[in-house]
Amino acid sequence: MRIAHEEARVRVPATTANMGPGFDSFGMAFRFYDEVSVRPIIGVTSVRVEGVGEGVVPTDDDNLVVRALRAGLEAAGAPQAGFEMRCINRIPHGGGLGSSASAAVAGLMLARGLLSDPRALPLDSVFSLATSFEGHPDNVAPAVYGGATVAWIEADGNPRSAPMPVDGSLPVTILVPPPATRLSTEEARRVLPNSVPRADALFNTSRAAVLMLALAGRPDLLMAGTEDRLHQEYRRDVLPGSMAVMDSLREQGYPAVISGAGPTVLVLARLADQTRFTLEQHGWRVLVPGIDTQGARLL
Ligand SMILES: Nc1ncnc2c1ncn2[C@@H]1O[C@H](COP(=O)(O)OP(=O)(O)O)[C@@H](O)[C@H]1O
Ligand SMILES: N[C@@H](CCOP(=O)(O)O)C(=O)O
Repeated sequence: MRIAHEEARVRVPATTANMGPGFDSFGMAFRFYDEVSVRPIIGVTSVRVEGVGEGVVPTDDDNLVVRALRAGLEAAGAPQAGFEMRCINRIPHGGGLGSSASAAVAGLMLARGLLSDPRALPLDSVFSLATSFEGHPDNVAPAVYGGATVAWIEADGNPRSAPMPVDGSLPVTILVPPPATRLSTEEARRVLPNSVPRADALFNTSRAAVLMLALAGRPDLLMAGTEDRLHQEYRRDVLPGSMAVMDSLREQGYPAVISGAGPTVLVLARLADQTRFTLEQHGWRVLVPGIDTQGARLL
């Protein structure tokens, strides 16, 4: 296998994970993208970052996208090179919209785009490599395949995923709090207990099944289908502002959940203008991106 193209470009969607009861398994992709281009060069790797992470993320071989690209080339049996990369980043880092999963998927897709034969790195390998790289198949699956997905780990340790049917008219609103409240996924996982009461496990099992029905076209089930007892409450102390917004929205009848490990809040509904205005007055970004159905795409 060899690098056969002078340039590759990719766009990868932001994703939400959990969606309330589907902890570590449910995910969905949004029409809100990072875009990355890369050129193989003779020389030292350099990364130009525009937007989110500019001046913060590494601009050399330590960059997550470059590391994933190298892992993809290695998996396909292709030689390494130096790289000139340009990242246009929109997905907030540590925001609960799967930025690290999208970055890993971007690098692997770029490897696919540079190869003489992309079949050497099939999409399913992009999914499993990105999962081993980043650790969250619930974000990686929608980033790779688009739409809503359920992901799980097989007994042999391999990640799997399958699409979940979603009513195309389902409205989604994403509430991104001010940047000062960013929270790394690692930190948000440290506060989770190792075991949970059986009643709570049963509660989430039923709610996850209800959410599947709700997504597929039963909006009357969205409130019940977005209840959770496995992660959100345990994270309250590290997500006080987001939990308060989620609680308030739910009291008003909106099916609101914490997106991924937070602090972004996901609402499976359209907000009333006044509610939107109030959030914006408090520094929240209110996005209505729509559901991405294509997943990561080479451009
Ligand atoms: N586009 C990117 N380029 C380089 N590094 C990134 C990129 N996106 C995410 N990362 C890395 O991943 C970290 C955020 O990952 P994480 O804590 O899992 O939050 P989330 O995935 O919810 O945004 C960032 O602080 C950064 O180190
Ligand atoms: N299931 C994970 C999802 C993490 O998503 P992220 O977008 O916050 O990285 C969790 O809840 O920890």
